Amino acid sequence: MPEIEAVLSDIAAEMAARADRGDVVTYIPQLGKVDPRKFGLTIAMVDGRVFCAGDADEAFSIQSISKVFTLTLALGKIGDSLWQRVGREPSGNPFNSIVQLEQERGIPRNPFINPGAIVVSDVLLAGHQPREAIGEILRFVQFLADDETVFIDHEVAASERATGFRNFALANYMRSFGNLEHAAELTLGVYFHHCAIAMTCRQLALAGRFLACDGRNPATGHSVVSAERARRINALMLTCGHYDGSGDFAFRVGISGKSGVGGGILGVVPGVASMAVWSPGLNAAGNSRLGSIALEKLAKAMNWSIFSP
Ligand SMILES: NC(=O)CC[C@H](N)C(=O)O
Repeated sequence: MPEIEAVLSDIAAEMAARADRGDVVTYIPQLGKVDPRKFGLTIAMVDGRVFCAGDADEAFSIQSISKVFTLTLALGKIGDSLWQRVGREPSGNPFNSIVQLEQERGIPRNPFINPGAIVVSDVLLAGHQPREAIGEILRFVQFLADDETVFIDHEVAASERATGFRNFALANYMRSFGNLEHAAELTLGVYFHHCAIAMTCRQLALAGRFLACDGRNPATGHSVVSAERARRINALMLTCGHYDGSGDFAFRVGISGKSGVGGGILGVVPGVASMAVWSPGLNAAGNSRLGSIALEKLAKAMNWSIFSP
């Protein structure tokens, strides 16, 4: 097995030198201001060792990666009844697509595309004011990362609300099928704010540890979710975590992963490590271009694909 430090620094040096960095997202105007030259990578091994490279301690907008954490909370709140309102199949469509919602009667394909995550936000809102639900999500992520400096970037949330016409359309459309309990404005208030959580690669990799450790936080030994639930969340990340790029990510990288349009990816290799990578430029499917390439190189060098013995 090669030395992980050497692999990490080789990858970071190669990524820093690359010109083909993809395009930073502009439909959320605040995210369009991020410097595309940024690159960070953190690996949190299940034995407690943590390795970082590049801009691993700079906070970025985790966007859809937050959907892993809200799904975890919603399953804790209502258990498997969640699956009556959200499916578990890859969509084969972009994250903000509306076409399947008409054919499938307002039930989104999975909890990681926008409509699925909006339903999850609606579940977390039940019995709360939006502010309370947002606070609960933030505290959960801080708890997982064991770091109270994780914060919500309110400028990003406001920027997304101001231009979130598609998400309003998705929410209202699902409400017409009876699959949204609250007004779109309220549910999306929760959704926009959890997407606007800002974290560093280090914090994100640490927050994902429970998924690599049968649902336990290896630092404290405390159980976050059952081993079965951790396995299932990993399965959904593998099959749906990169939208219509999920098949290609599984093919090339071979680990569970969840991406966000801020350019981050959370990766999980059960029993081995959780990891976070950040490079703001995206590929055509809306996933970090260099982030995917970096994880492909890392998984190959370390023989971490979950499909090899
Ligand atoms: N893929 C993403 O990260 C999308 C999340 C973003 N907040 C949106 O709703 O469009």
